[in-house]
Amino acid sequence: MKIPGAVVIVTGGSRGLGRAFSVELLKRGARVCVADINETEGRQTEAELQRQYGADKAFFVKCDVTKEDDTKDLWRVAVERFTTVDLMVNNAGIMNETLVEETVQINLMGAMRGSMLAFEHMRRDRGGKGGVIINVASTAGLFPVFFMPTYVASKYALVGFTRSWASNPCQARFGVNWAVLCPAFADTSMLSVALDGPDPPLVTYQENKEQVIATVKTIGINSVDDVSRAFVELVEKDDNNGAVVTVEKNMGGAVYRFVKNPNCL
Ligand SMILES: NC(=O)c1ccc[n+]([C@@H]2O[C@H](COP(=O)([O-])OP(=O)(O)OC[C@H]3O[C@@H](n4cnc5c(N)ncnc54)[C@H](O)[C@@H]3O)[C@@H](O)[C@H]2O)c1
Ligand SMILES: CCCCC[C@H](O)/C=C/C=C\C/C=C\C/C=C\CCCC(=O)O
Repeated sequence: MKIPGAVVIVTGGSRGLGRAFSVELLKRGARVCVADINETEGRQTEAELQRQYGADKAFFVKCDVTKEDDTKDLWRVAVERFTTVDLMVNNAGIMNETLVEETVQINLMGAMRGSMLAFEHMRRDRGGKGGVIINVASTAGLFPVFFMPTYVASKYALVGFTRSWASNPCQARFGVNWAVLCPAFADTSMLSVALDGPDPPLVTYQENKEQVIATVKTIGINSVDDVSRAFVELVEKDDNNGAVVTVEKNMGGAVYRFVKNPNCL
């Protein structure tokens, strides 16, 4: 899709990857609604984005993606402000293996709820203008990772959900493209919180510390810019329906796998 003039909602946009995606979209002429549960960081981000790109180009809405009412309010406010939404980026997420219910509620149900509201708004067969839904999963949504099975489950399910919608035979009639961005480790607070503490919230970390560290070293850590570049490329690609894009630092930089047929990886 063309980014200039597009209207975008980014969940989990107060910091980290979501904030970086918002900046890249604004730089290219989009208008962005940043949604996040963290109001303090959200307001700071809103002030910086408005200062840099204009007060009419970006705003923040406090939204907990696990709450249906918050998500509906987010859509109501975004449409009131910008009239329509062309791109929905379901990016909000957590990684903490001690928070099983929360992980599923945020990473999976939050993204599914955001996707369905976007789909209802965008689908052409019900009067919408079409659009794109990008769900931020992880390479942990494609391959097993022994030290974070709950996180992996939430991301596998999100990949399956997104690719299933992308493969719907009525997809052309709906006019909504579905894609998944799957970064490996990325340099944000999600990672630093896990890396910095003596006891990361991972499964059997103390027993398998060396293997965890070796895994991170082998795969490498993407910069936020690596992931943002892949994100922009995915958004700009016209035929992005069913695309699964991985970003892996030690695979020779960022690696983008665009999959045209959503039924095979
Ligand atoms: N950092 C990584 O290594 C990495 C790798 C692959 C995928 N991801 C995924 O990328 C996405 C962004 O992660 P990040 O690395 O920027 O992490 P981050 O912790 O820096 O940012 C996550 C954002 O989501 C928000 N959030 C959390 N719960 C929420 C809720 N209930 N409602 C609304 N917002 C909520 C947080 O407040 C925060 O602003 C996540 O889905 C994550 O799983 C991250
Ligand atoms: C292999 C898949 C990579 C997916 C990354 C995923 O989406 C997000 C991960 C978030 C947090 C990091 C998880 C584990 C690493 C944590 C600790 C390693 C400890 C290293 C050390 O003690 O030095």
